[in-house]
Amino acid sequence: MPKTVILPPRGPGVTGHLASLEALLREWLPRQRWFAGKDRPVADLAVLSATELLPGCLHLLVQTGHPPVPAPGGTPPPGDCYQLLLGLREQLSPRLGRALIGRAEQGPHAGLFVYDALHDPRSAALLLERLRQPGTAGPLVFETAPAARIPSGLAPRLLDAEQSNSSLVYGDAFILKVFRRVQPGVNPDLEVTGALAAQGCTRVPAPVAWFRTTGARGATLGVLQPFLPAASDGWTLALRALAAGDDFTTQAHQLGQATADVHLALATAFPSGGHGENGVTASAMTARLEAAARSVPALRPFVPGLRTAFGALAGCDAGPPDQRVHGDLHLGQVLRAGREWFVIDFEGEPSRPLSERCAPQSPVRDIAGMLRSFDYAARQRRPWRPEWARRCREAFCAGYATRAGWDPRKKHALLRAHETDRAVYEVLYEARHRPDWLPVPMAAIERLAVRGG
Ligand SMILES: Nc1ncnc2c1ncn2[C@@H]1O[C@H](COP(=O)(O)OP(=O)(O)O)[C@@H](O)[C@H]1O
Ligand SMILES: O=P(O)(O)O[C@H]1O[C@H](CO)[C@@H](O[C@H]2O[C@H](CO)[C@@H](O)[C@H](O)[C@H]2O)[C@H](O)[C@H]1O
Repeated sequence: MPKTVILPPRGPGVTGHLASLEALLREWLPRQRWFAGKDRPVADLAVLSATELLPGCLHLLVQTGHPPVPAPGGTPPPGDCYQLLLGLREQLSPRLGRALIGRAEQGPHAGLFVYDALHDPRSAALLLERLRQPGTAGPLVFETAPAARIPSGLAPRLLDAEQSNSSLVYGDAFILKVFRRVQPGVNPDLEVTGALAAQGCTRVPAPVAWFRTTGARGATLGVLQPFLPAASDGWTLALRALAAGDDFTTQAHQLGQATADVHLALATAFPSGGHGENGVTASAMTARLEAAARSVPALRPFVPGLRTAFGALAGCDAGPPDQRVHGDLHLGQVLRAGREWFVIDFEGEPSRPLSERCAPQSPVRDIAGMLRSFDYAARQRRPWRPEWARRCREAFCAGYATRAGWDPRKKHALLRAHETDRAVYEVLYEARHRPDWLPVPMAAIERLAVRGG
């Protein structure tokens, strides 16, 4: 694999030979929760850039390479670029034990413990300091919003959440999302939150500071936002309600309203207009279904039944106009503080290409995502609570209708197609990341394929 090492000016020999680090990372990276290439073994890993943020703390961008697919003339699937913050120490205290990556064997790091420095309060504090003082460090650029006020000395803690990225909370005042898989261009989580803040939309925490790589298509590396300290995410609240046997329809109704508010703000912030061609959307959904069935054999018997949902979409009237959407809306992406819902994480479905995630789409896509999430929650209890999910789904749609001016329940074919497409995505997601959870979306697949809804 061609190797472009962009090294900033630095002290003698500190980041010299990276081969020993590459060998350690090749083993460690695929085991991380946020590693996106779980379906492809890592054959190769190369450091693209290494920036010394302070002695013993390296910021790395690494590129993975994969073996060719085992087919005649098979080409390697594309690799990905990941962001890492590495600590290098002679001694590792027990509290950093779970952050250990390994021990470097050669080069200037020989004998040093190498660890994920996001777990290290010293490195985490340094990142915030860099964000407080905009400027560059080698290939990295740190920037702040015009009115940003970020105090110094806020105590950091790494969030212990099931995440696609890694997040640091500072003094319960700010949260910094450090993107793990990075792509050229502005990350939608910065682009969208910034545009919504400019619209005056209060349902989304506004970006306060961020960092990126230099260059015209610099990749966003991290975003700092206000932390909502007293908030609980929708998934936790839904499971709590289920465990207590409580009704969740009031919350679901308000969540429907909040979703519509965000959709209206998105439509204003990103004017796109026009309706997507249902036939084109249906073809894309069918192609995704076929690709997913190639990867997950359990899906195959249901393919003909599921196709009927996409066929029905192709033949139905246009729904609401396409617009910028959230793209991966579920109960874990909404936070409730007091009586208000907030929406976070506008990255879209992480496995989709960036261009696709930023393209205008039907708002029904997000509605379907949340409806699926009520089903996921209800299936966490035994016996399964379909009535609970059904009531939440009704309440969510009713709440959405009060704000949006149209009722998702009256768009049956559109909703069924998007729910099917979302369930197919979830099957692929669970097969790759959490095989134990596969029965949850598979139950929906069966329902949608056999009973049609
Ligand atoms: N502004 C915020 N205030 C409070 N908690 C937050 C905030 N933003 C994110 N979180 C918490 O961090 C978790 C991960 O954030 P998220 O943006 O979904 O990361 P990822 O893209 O890595 O999945 C969320 O589930 C939520 O609990
Ligand atoms: O990491 P993200 O939050 O961006 O989203 C990915 O992971 C989610 C799981 O953490 C996954 O969501 C699925 O599981 C949820 C319960 O854990 C459930 O509420 C969602 O409805 C279901 O889709 C999401 O699909 C994936 O993109």
